[in-house]
Amino acid sequence: MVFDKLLEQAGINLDLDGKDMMDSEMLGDVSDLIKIAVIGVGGSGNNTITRLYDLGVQGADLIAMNTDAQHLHYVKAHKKLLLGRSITHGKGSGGDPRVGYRAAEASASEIAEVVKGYDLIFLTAGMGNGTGTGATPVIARIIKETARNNGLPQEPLVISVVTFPFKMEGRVRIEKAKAGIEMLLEYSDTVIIIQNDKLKELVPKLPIQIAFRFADEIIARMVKGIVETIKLPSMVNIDYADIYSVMKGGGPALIGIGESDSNNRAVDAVMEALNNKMLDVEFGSGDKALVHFTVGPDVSLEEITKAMEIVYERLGEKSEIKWGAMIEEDMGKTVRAMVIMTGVKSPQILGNIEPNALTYSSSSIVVPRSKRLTESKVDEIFDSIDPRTSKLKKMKDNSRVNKIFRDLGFYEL
Ligand SMILES: Nc1nc2c(ncn2[C@@H]2O[C@H](COP(=O)(O)OP(=O)(O)OP(=O)(O)O)[C@@H](O)[C@H]2O)c(=O)[nH]1
Repeated sequence: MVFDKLLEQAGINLDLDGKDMMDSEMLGDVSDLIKIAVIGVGGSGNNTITRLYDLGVQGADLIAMNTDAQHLHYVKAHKKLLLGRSITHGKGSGGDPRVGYRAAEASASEIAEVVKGYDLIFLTAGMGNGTGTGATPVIARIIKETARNNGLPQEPLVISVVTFPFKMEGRVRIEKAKAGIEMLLEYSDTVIIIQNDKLKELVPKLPIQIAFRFADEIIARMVKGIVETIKLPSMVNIDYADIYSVMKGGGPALIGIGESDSNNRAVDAVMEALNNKMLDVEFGSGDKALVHFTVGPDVSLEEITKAMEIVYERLGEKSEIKWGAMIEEDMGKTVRAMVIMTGVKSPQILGNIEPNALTYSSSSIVVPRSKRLTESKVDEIFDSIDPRTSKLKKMKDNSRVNKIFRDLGFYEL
């Protein structure tokens, strides 16, 4: 199946002569109570920010952070922050997550200043290289610490949305990505992982560079959809409390997407999302899900509620499901459904808690460490790779992230 609308909206045409078809929109001035930011970290994260900027997301500040000054210069964002100026001199991390980590640590006070006061922060990055992998977990931790230091009654929700490298990018990148995700799980409430290889299964024949753009589009559309369904009057609103209850302590999460313009389009789109290879996990009684529909103006609420009945049937009565729908003029007759499944089962995450209820998430809530990791700990975590010697030490089989990945059905190398 091909995601015609999503590809079209991304300006991707499989004849590969496509160019961006979306015009920039002026960002609306939304002054609601809930403050939302999207922070893109590293080259890939920055590209997603530019895409969001071009799409125009109403109700969120778009922030780019990078160790690479040149790349940062070209990003379109409301705020930009060069990480670790004194360490990398704006020249990037050289593919070393330890440098990314230290660069973010060196910029901790500037990061704290930028992230202050938000209620919901999306962090987005490509895992597998230096900056996104190393710096994003530090930024997540600083967000939590800043809120705590400022005595906020409720800490901000941190949702990380990251890509996992293509197999063809090689084992070194994959090990780096795993280490980054392991660290991110410590400090984020939910880590939504998009496997690049699954994108290729979704839309075969995508060359790698185009697949990156497709990933950017999926992340940008997902974030835009969620933000605007919270911030703007929508067909069916999702409020912050809904997002909070699904995403707080959600752990590793996966996303499935589906599109349809058939006679039974809403049901078909959601079925496709649920059956999506990107969301290839067993559904059980303890799952939580966020379902988001983007629809054209002629789609009725009845169509969507019928589709939601299917979701409830599939995910079971005990699942906690929140959903929303918003109209986008240029969707035409197409309905797009995105299902984000949090609380994906992992024995390691569950620990000793009964695996039958939503309760486990509260114990897996990431309590940010108040202390920085020691230099040697950072080395230990990211030591699987040393770009200077290209030495690779595979992560231990029983590491938390390896267990999670087995549960999620990620490929083994
Ligand atoms: N979605 C998306 N992913 C990308 C893009 N470019 C690279 N990637 C993926 O993201 C991973 C990290 O790449 P980058 O974001 O370029 O690296 P970085 O975090 O800036 O790190 P350094 O360049 O080493 O400082 C790669 O291994 C790819 O899997 C892109 O434009 N979009």
